Amino acid sequence: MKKHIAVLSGDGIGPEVTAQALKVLKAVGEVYGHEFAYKEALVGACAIDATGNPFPEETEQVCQQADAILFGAIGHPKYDNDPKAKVRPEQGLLAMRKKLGLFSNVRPVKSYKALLPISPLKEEIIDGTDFVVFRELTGGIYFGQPRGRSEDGKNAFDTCAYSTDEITRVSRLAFEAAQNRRKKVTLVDKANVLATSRLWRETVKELVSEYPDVELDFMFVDNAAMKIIQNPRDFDVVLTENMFGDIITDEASVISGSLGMLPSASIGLNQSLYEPIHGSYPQAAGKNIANPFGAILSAAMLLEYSFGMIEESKAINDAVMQAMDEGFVTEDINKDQAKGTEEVGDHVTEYIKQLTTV
Ligand SMILES: NC(=O)C1=CN([C@@H]2O[C@H](COP(=O)(O)OP(=O)(O)OC[C@H]3O[C@@H](n4cnc5c(N)ncnc54)[C@H](O)[C@@H]3O)[C@@H](O)[C@H]2O)C=CC1
Ligand SMILES: CC(C)CC(=O)C(=O)O
Ligand SMILES: [Mg+2]
Repeated sequence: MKKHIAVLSGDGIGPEVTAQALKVLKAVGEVYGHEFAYKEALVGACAIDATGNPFPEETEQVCQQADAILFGAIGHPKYDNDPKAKVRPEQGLLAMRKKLGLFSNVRPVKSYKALLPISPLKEEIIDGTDFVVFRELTGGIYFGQPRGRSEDGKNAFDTCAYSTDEITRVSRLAFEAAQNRRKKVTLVDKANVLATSRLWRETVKELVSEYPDVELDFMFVDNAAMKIIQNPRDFDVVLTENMFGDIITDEASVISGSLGMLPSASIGLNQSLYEPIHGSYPQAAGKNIANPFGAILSAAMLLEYSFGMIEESKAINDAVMQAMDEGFVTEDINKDQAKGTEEVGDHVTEYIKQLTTV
């Protein structure tokens, strides 16, 4: 049966890395005999330029009608450098997550054998790292009200708010994932200071009795930021709120080799979206230097999570590993012998295509 994929490439390097993921998906379709239909739509700065709205209604419809969504990145320096801008690309990203109910962002973090020798981190510390972060995605301080500035402009305020329902639904996904992994969940919070974090602890503690095979521990986020780099193998499933998850996963990406490496799945009530964890990296836009692995591995997650295509997803993961083994990596990974974004994407695509002949 034909599968409909909404493609929201966005801004900056978004279109370049998404193009590589699409090439790979098209090759998977050919090799495994799947019919994938793609529909593009605007989000972010490009959507503001075209319509004035960073998440236009038409884009929302395209997303709602699709079987899965592939997203690149949004953001543009003209907004980053204008604190008074009334409409911002990031509002499109947040509106998209909220309107589509994408409440759980799943971010796997792994070390790769081929990249260990060129890591800025010690090989013996990061080798064997394999954990996954469940980041709550539609609550917390990125969404809380009220927010804004005082009338005299001298005070600003944001609100961090969570309900037990919001905590419970993402926590259940984290516990279920742990049951299929090493059976350990670490709740990362700031319960020594924040009321929301204390609600997280209370709620998650109650829930764990339903998962007797899973061990639950707690860690303050400042400590976790340090331990993730010092002892990454200690982690299995990390469960955390929106902003903490955002920050610690950028940090954790160094273990994999680069921010450009990490894929993610944003799981929703009726819809799921797949996105590399990085932003629009505007300094690299149009230069053919961005790492496309995060986007390509996000396509692999799409096939597995939304379409149940386990073998196809594994083929993409194998292709990425092979590209790394053969040195087909961008300059963020190997400055001296870098390949271009396109070349890396082509290499992964060719690996998939030759699977027909096996
Ligand atoms: N999901 C999204 O669409 C996100 C959007 N943003 C937006 O992106 C824009 C730039 O934000 P930044 O803070 O600079 O974050 P960024 O993630 O775009 O880039 C930060 C740094 O990470 C590295 N990097 C990121 N992606 C890479 C890739 N594919 N290959 C190689 N290196 C890569 C580069 O060293 C870059 O300077 C802003 O407008 C921001 O609001 C930021 C984060 C997430
Ligand atoms: C606009 C930000 C919340 C995007 C971001 O940094 C992310 O989702 O990782
Ligand atoms: Mg982020």
